[in-house]
Amino acid sequence: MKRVGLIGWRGMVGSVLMQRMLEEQDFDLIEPVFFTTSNVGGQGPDIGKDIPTLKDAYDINELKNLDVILTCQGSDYTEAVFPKLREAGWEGYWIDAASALRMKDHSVIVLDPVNRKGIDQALDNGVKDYVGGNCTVSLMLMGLGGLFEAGVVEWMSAMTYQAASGSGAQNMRELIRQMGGIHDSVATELQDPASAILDIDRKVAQYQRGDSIPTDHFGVPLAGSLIPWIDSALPNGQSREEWKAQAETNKVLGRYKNPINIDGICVRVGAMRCHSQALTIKLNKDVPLAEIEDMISQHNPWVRLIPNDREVTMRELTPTAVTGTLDIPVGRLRKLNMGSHYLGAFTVGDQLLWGAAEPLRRMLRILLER
Ligand SMILES: NC(=O)C1=CN([C@@H]2O[C@H](COP(=O)(O)OP(=O)(O)OC[C@H]3O[C@@H](n4cnc5c(N)ncnc54)[C@H](OP(=O)(O)O)[C@@H]3O)[C@@H](O)[C@H]2O)C=CC1
Ligand SMILES: N[C@@H](CC(=O)OP(=O)(O)O)C(=O)O
Repeated sequence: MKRVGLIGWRGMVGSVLMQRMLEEQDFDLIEPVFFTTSNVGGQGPDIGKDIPTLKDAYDINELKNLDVILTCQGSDYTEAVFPKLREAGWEGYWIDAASALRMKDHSVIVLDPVNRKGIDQALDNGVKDYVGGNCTVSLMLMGLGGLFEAGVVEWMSAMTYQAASGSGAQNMRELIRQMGGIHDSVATELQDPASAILDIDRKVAQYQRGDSIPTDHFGVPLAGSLIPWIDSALPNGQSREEWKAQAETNKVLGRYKNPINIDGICVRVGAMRCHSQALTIKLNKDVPLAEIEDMISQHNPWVRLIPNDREVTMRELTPTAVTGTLDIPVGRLRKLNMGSHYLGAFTVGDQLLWGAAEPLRRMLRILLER
């Protein structure tokens, strides 16, 4: 049985990973060793079998005894530990949720429903470092993988609506506190059906612009608003989140020459943990809509075509419908006014499942099943 070190298991991504590993009975197949950066000697999670107490996640000698390390601890941890571990001669498999190693030549971005062949090839070639993709990129590729596989995408623009969870657990809490604060600021007026809506609106704006709304984590109000910037700034005017779309998509697809151009604007909205994306796709030929639907729906078992119908769309193509599931609905599919080569689409996905934990869990399974 492989000794698998689990780091970052109690964080937000790590907790979703633990939940999925329990559901899929992955712990039956491994000897798990749990690590911590804050509670050495403490108790690990309840996984239905005896496990040693928590070990120090910075102890290189302890980490060196593992066959596989699966970390959701973040880029700072990866940068602090990964080079030391390799320098110390460790030759095990490193599976990581953080972005630090994603674009390195020695790593593969894992999303096996899209790039299983590339993963197998890398394993055959002795590659040891496997990194989960950016949530937005992974969710887009799970939805539109069929179009990329068929080679019909000339370029794409992705306009995103990203959930609070992408910023972390504290941000999710802050969003809810902001929502509660907004409600409280007009609770009396809401009780009175005769109160003037413009008074309510003015009071809400006053609260949002005032000092009492909690903004320690987002820096500004997100509830009842949005933030059209995610991650750091790049010199070309893109945000780093926007940059990842083209860079990571082409790496996952193995397109090192002739990359597909992908760009857009990434926006944080007040959803909890589902990212949504409005996509404009320039096709390289006039593919009939029925064929496009087949390409998309037959690509993987999780993608689900939503008919371009108002009722079904409102019910099924939303963060509320998708949250906590592995479903990847794709809808609003239609040819745009610009011409028959231009396709519009909308997709939603849980950014903690297919966007973060699930590709890592499946990579571990791939290793175990070899
Ligand atoms: N959030 C996201 O959407 C995505 C995140 N990622 C990557 O995964 C990394 C981890 O993200 P995320 O899971 O959001 O980070 P969290 O902040 O939820 O967890 C990271 C670590 O913080 C420590 N921690 C401190 N206080 C607490 C607490 N009260 N509850 C739980 N953990 C606590 C834990 O380490 P310890 O147990 O050692 O104290 C935990 O492993 C990110 O840095 C990013 O690189 C990747 C894709 C998406
Ligand atoms: N940046 C993503 C979340 C994330 O952690 O991305 P990455 O793994 O690429 O750093 C978001 O805010 O929605």
